[in-house]
Amino acid sequence: QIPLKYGASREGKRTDAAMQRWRENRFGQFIHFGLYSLAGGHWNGKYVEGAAEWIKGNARISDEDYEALTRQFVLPEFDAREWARIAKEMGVKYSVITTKHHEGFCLWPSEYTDYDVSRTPFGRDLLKEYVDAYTQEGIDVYFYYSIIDWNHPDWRSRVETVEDSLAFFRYCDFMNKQITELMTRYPEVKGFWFDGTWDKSVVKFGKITWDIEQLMHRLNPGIICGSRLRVDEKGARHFDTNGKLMGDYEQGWERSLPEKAPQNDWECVMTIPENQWGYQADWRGHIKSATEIIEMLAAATSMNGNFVLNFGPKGDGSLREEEKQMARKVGKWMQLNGEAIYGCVQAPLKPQKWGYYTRHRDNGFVYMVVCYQPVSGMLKVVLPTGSVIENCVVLGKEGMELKPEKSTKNEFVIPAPEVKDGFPYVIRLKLKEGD
Ligand SMILES: C[C@@H]1N[C@@H](C#Cc2ccccc2)[C@H](O)[C@@H]1O
Repeated sequence: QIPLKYGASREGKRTDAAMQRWRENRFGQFIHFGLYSLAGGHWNGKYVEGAAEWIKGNARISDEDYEALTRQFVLPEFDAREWARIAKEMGVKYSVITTKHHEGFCLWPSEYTDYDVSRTPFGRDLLKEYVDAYTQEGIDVYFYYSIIDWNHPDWRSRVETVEDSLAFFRYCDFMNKQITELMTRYPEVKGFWFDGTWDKSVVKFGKITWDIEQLMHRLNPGIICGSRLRVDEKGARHFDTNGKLMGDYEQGWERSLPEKAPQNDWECVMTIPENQWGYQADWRGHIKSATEIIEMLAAATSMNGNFVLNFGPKGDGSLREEEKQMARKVGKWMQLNGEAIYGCVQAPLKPQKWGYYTRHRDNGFVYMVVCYQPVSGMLKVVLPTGSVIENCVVLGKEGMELKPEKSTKNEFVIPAPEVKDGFPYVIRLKLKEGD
């Protein structure tokens, strides 16, 4: 262990109610919305390769031409209540919105910059409408905030000269003011999702991330913040130089899931196409189905993790059809099977090939989320010695008990129900522990 001043500010999982609520939520929504949404991944009528929210660099757009997008920020179809209704329909319990992405444009009227909604034809406090609408639907709100700010004159991706460091520390002051502004104007915010901490300037001056963490805790001790914000004084990110997680949960699982359950709380954020967060009018490549998303959500829950699905609303403020379809299909599944996700954790059973076990924290049930129908027609379950299956039903068909058969030592097989709709199904087990 080497002495660190700006490493992990605490150790082990948080045990307070706010963090417990984050865990029980399990399923969240990401919203990527900004000036890039107007471009929709196209510039001068041409498709632009790369992530749509990075179009400024990908299409080599000048500051002046990009800033002109503010004049097109009209949002005739924007209705935060419709976004919130669809999020509710999908069954998410929390939502993370890009208050400011790398482009630097702010979705709220900030006192510290003109590069925000108040200087657009839309003119309204979009963030307030989002916070109110989602809170109204009972969905917790979280703020994404990019440390990188391509618009701000004092942002520096690297600090090499005295002038750089003076500018960079002016920028840090601006950032601290904006974070304070976000926490005081919108006290409903449950946590921050920081991004853009990979540039050399932040890695060189990790203390600025310690300062942000301290600032947030002063303003709201229960605030939740992942590991991506943090860099220690040696330049270590997410985990400090002594290997200790910085922040409240592992926030590195971007478009990926762990192979096995991490020791810490963790969250995966996922796109529907391969790598588009902001609105891309022309989705290309593999577009994940609702079935694939449900499997990822079950996999995350089975490993004590949260799963956040990204939506990139269109430049007119409406949601795209594919995402509304996704919300409907996933929401229908969650209506029937949500008890296998919300408030669930890893089950103490040997993983099997047919899918994922989860265990509900309170009701004692174990759930089998079946994603791979066995050719044998039999679902294998290995129980701790002496345990038996007291009750076994398919969610939605609780009246028709399934009859597990003991097949060998500690091993039972359950006749697999027929798959009708192309979605995973969930079997609920009541286990009776061995004496
Ligand atoms: C949550 C996701 N993180 C952002 C990124 C990135 C990125 C892209 C390439 C190299 C390093 C980092 C994406 O734009 C999106 O906001």
